[in-house]
Amino acid sequence: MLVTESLCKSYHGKTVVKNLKLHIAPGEIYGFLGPNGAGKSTTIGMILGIIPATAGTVRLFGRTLGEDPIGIKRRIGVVGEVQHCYAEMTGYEYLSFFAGLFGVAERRRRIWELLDRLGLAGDGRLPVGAYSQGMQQKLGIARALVHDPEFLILDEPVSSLDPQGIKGVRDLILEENRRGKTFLVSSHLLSEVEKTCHRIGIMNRGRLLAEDTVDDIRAKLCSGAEIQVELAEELTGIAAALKTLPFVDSVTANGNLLMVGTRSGPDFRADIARFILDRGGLVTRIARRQMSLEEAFVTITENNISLLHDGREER
Ligand SMILES: Nc1ncnc2c1ncn2[C@@H]1O[C@H](COP(=O)(O)OP(=O)(O)OP(=O)(O)O)[C@@H](O)[C@H]1O
Repeated sequence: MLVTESLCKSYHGKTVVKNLKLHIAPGEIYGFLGPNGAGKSTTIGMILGIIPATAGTVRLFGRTLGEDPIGIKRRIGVVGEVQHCYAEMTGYEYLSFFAGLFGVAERRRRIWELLDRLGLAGDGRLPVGAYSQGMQQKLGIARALVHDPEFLILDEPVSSLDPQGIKGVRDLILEENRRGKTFLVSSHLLSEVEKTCHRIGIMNRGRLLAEDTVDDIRAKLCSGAEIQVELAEELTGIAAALKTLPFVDSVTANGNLLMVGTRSGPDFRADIARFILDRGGLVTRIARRQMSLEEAFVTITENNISLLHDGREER
């Protein structure tokens, strides 16, 4: 769907995107993450041909924009960081304008359906100038979808939305993905990314430092998980016994509470509970704690750790 090779961008001698290699397969929801100034919007600008690349190539559907600009643009939908809405048009007229450009069939039905799905049906006859920022962002998403594109590129699509709006856009992304659409979504909202994205790429200072599923990134950063066990009562010798298990790295005991560090692999909660039960203990609560995406993101970007190359990038 999208392939970039050795993509670079420099401004006045300063490189802000360095040798970027992205590969997004059809049907994926790809989360594009990075701290402020990492180079995400610049990359998206280069993918869309809005920002000229200093070096490298971008291929969408196997072709460069230069080879087939109109064909490619018909097959993608874009929501930019800033919405450029025409204040005097109504929401309906705004979408109708873009639907007209793309020759959308059954334009009226399609537009009202999208307005409805984004919770804007009651506002379709209002001028866009009277829309709040969040409403304008939703309208931008409707515009990106109006011609039913195969690939959607969304730069911070929910930054102005309230919790209901965020959930609505999440459901929309998941539903459109089930219908076969591919997504590249740049976002700082890591809880949303964790709920929607199949794979993520983490950029920092212009370089891609990690690219994988959230689970695999977690596993690469921190092998294993921490399992917290609460026993009905203290069980003498259990910490030392647990340490003999091949998948246990560490055990700390504090009265009836145990903290068991396990190696990477499957969820070992059932094995641990059975082991304790066999030794006469009663487990009243057992919970597995994994590194959150936020913790992984902060660890990677603050320390500039590369999970793609060997170790740490230059600081
Ligand atoms: N037109 C420009 N001229 C000079 N430098 C620029 C220009 N546009 C972007 N930059 C620089 O490129 C770097 C990457 O910016 P970019 O907007 O791509 O980051 P981002 O990851 O999208 O950040 P954010 O999360 O804040 O939107 C920043 O250091 C920025 O200052």
